[in-house]
Amino acid sequence: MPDTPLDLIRNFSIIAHIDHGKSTLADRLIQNTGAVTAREMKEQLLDNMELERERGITIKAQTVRLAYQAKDGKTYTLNLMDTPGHVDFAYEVSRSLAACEGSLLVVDASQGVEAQTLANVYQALDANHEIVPVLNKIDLPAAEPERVKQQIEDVIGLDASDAVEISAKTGLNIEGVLEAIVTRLPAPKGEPNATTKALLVDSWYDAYLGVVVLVRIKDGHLRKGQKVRMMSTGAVHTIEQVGVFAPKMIPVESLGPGEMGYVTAAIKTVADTNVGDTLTDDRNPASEPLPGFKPSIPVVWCGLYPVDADDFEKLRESLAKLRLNDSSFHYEAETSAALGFGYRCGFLGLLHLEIVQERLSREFDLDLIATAPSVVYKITKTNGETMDLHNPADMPDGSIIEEIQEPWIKATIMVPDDYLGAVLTLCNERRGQQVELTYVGSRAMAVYRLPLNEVVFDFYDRLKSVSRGYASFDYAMDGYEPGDLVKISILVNNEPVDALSFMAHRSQAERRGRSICEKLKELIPRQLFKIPIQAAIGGRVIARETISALSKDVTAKCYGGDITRKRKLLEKQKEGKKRMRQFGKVEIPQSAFIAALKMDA
Ligand SMILES: Nc1nc2c(ncn2[C@@H]2O[C@H](COP(=O)(O)OP(=O)(O)OP(=O)(O)O)[C@@H](O)[C@H]2O)c(=O)[nH]1
Repeated sequence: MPDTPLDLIRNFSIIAHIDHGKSTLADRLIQNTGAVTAREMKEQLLDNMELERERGITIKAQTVRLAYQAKDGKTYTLNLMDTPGHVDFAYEVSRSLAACEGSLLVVDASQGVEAQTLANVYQALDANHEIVPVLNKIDLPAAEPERVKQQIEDVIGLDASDAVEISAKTGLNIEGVLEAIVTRLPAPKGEPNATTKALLVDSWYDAYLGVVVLVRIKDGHLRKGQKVRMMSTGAVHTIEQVGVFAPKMIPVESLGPGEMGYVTAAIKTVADTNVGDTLTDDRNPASEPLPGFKPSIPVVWCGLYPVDADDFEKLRESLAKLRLNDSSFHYEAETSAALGFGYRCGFLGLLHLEIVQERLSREFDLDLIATAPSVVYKITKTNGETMDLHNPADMPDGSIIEEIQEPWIKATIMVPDDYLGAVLTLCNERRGQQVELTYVGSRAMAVYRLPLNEVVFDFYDRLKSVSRGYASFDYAMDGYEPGDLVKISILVNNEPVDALSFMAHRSQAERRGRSICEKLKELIPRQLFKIPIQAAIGGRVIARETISALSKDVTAKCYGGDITRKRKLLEKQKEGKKRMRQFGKVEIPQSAFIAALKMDA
């Protein structure tokens, strides 16, 4: 099979703020090029995980190959790379962008530029992309294409005079988008006769094919039967199948320069494939790999424990299965005095954490207790040793700590003027440092540096509530800095409950400690004895509440003889017990953990 000529290939991605219509446009492009008939068309084809569809967010990068007959009479091969829109997946965005030459920038014409639009555009510019602005939702009465064009020019500095105006929903001017892809985005470059270099963009586990590797060929070819070498590890595999996504997987004989497709090669686990790696020919290897990617590093950690200790094995298996398809998810076994056997898990951010937790409970039917999310602190001890602290329970004694550093982020928040005051107050409460405050029309754009620790608990929720849902938020990691940080332990009936311990800045310690004690007081049922609840830094108690004693005979309610009712009641109580955890003499309901850990201090 001859290679597709380079000048007839366009590799592009769609970047957009969440909900601006990226998936709807992708579906239209697929439909209009006939890759899928309308009847076959499952809504939002690219978001193929059930959860993604339900939550309306895109997680894994996917690609689809389209054939488009352009007005110039030629038939082009268009490779559309889907990219996740959320900031937690910035890393997946960057590797997807590296596989393309151009981007469609989709902006909702009734909303305008949002925080994520900016973050994504900067990434696309970093990847040297040609960018075509597309104004979507012009069918809406509230659409203001002229205003939004001006905004794109003012805020992003892109020429938006010939932005393509469309409605992805009604299908208006999808042709205009296809023509813009062909005429305004550059063709890929590559050498068919050079030694093979292919970029490993993504990999996942397929029940029938095993590990499937998504590649973008830069130079040379990948063919069935070829021995390929992964340049980062030196591992050699024989290619079993090469193919394209159209959008179903279709085997082809070979993939040439500029093309995107997949290979399978009897690779055992996704962990053997490093995203960003270069595949080369084993007999005629390239001397230099393609410029690599930064590895994805988990920034938020929490402990996950089965509510029912018997589920531990199931949790282990479920995590292993999750990891098969999500190499940015990390986990290691840990034990907690209070919660028993579980795992410490690392995530790219809060949304990633939420998605994993939800998948575990939904797909694997697991009831879990999650400890408070923690960022990774860097600790220098007095003897000069350094350590990364993932779990507040592992914090060394204060007397041997020289310095603790915490991660900071640079956040961009866009919000209508009316809510700016409340947003600034929130940022200041969270130890934020203002970097910039500018206006984009009637919207303010505030750039703040914030400690990540202040964001992981409930920052999004608070931001949404103080701005009535109008603020948009994005962030990037911004280095480590020393801080006056302390570990706060929670003691219930004088027993430390390690799962509830957390790190905080000293200035916030008392307020947070008090808030969690107050919450626990509400949440832990009264028992036959008095229960002190305390928050402490080292041996010093900084907050205290007491649950008063109660004498209560639950069966007393069932007067006299009705033994069946009595038994029913006792059984019901036993049921309830399963959801309780024993701490010394005290039983804490699981709901108390969940609520306490969701603290809004
Ligand atoms: N009126 C109107 N609604 C649209 C248009 N395009 C998309 N929508 C709607 O906007 C919402 C968001 O569209 P999606 O395509 O899911 O947005 P997205 O950018 O892919 O969102 P994520 O996948 O979450 O990043 C959906 O309810 C669409 O039906 C349009 O042109 N006009």
